[in-house]
Amino acid sequence: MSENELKVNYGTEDDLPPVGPKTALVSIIGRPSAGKSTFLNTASGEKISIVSSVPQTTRNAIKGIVNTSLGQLVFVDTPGLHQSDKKLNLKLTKIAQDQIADSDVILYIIDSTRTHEEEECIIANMAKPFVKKLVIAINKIEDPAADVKDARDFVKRIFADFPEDRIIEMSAKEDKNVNDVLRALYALSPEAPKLYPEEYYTDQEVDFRIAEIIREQAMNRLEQELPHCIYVNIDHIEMKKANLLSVRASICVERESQKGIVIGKGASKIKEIRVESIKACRKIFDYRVDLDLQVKVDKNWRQKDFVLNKLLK
Ligand SMILES: Nc1nc2c(ncn2[C@@H]2O[C@H](COP(=O)(O)OP(=O)(O)OP(=O)(O)O)[C@@H](O)[C@H]2O)c(=O)[nH]1
Repeated sequence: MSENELKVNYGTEDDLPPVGPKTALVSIIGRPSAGKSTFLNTASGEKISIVSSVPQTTRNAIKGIVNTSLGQLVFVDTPGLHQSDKKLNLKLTKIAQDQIADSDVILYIIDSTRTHEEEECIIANMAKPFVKKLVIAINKIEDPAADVKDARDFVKRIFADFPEDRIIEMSAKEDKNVNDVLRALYALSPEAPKLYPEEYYTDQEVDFRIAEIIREQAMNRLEQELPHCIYVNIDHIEMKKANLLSVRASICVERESQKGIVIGKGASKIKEIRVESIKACRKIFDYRVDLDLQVKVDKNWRQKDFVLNKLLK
């Protein structure tokens, strides 16, 4: 039986306690690149958030929904938490803090392949007041660079006497123990009716999802030259027929000199981004997406409040 089948049938095994349907809003916290988006994607079996090797790709609170026989978990993926004076990072941190306080359960993902210095402590301390609603997942355990003992020692140092059954070693990438993490989250979830109909797996707006797909495709090709210097704006979106969505979008860069990098020789790069974005949309939507893609300059967008507010809506 595959892990996904397990998830669907999860809760039917004999050893599970007899409980009513549970529903929880779950915040995912962790350092940039800890594997929060990967966990979300694996747990929901759908591509709901972008995954990239460039840190801090999650700028919005993206919800993914996992339905099982035990109930419904609504995941809120928090942005990377940073100690920085930059406007963007300050906004991201505020969003993350509010989410943590408001959620029923918190999932704190620790990257076992990295050492746990200051940034990790800031995040752990943010979760500390909420220890009763906390599950800790030590991620990337299949990686040869993983040091699980070091991660466990860190947990012990910060959260004295933290219950053992709420520390789970997992590989979000290889879907190892992801079910155990779900199990621990359900154990802390209140009994409540579902928040969303079962057929929903995300409540993200279509335009936001398309912008994220384009940004992922662009970042996959440009991360060496332009890490963090782009955002994607959906200029126009319209359902042309029952099965055709027409989208006009712009990849926005900060400087004129960066435009050429995105466009590429003979427009090769922008064409590639467009074609791959269309392919990625096809996997997610049950209608075709027609994409008109341009590159624009928006000077210093990261310091502009109106752009940030739009991205962080
Ligand atoms: N080896 C290994 N790599 C993983 C695992 N989970 C995630 N990764 C990789 O770690 C990188 C970051 O993963 P993300 O899921 O984007 O991390 P994130 O925490 O959402 O990152 P931000 O959006 O920056 O906060 C990607 O290259 C993933 O493929 C895992 O279980 N094992």
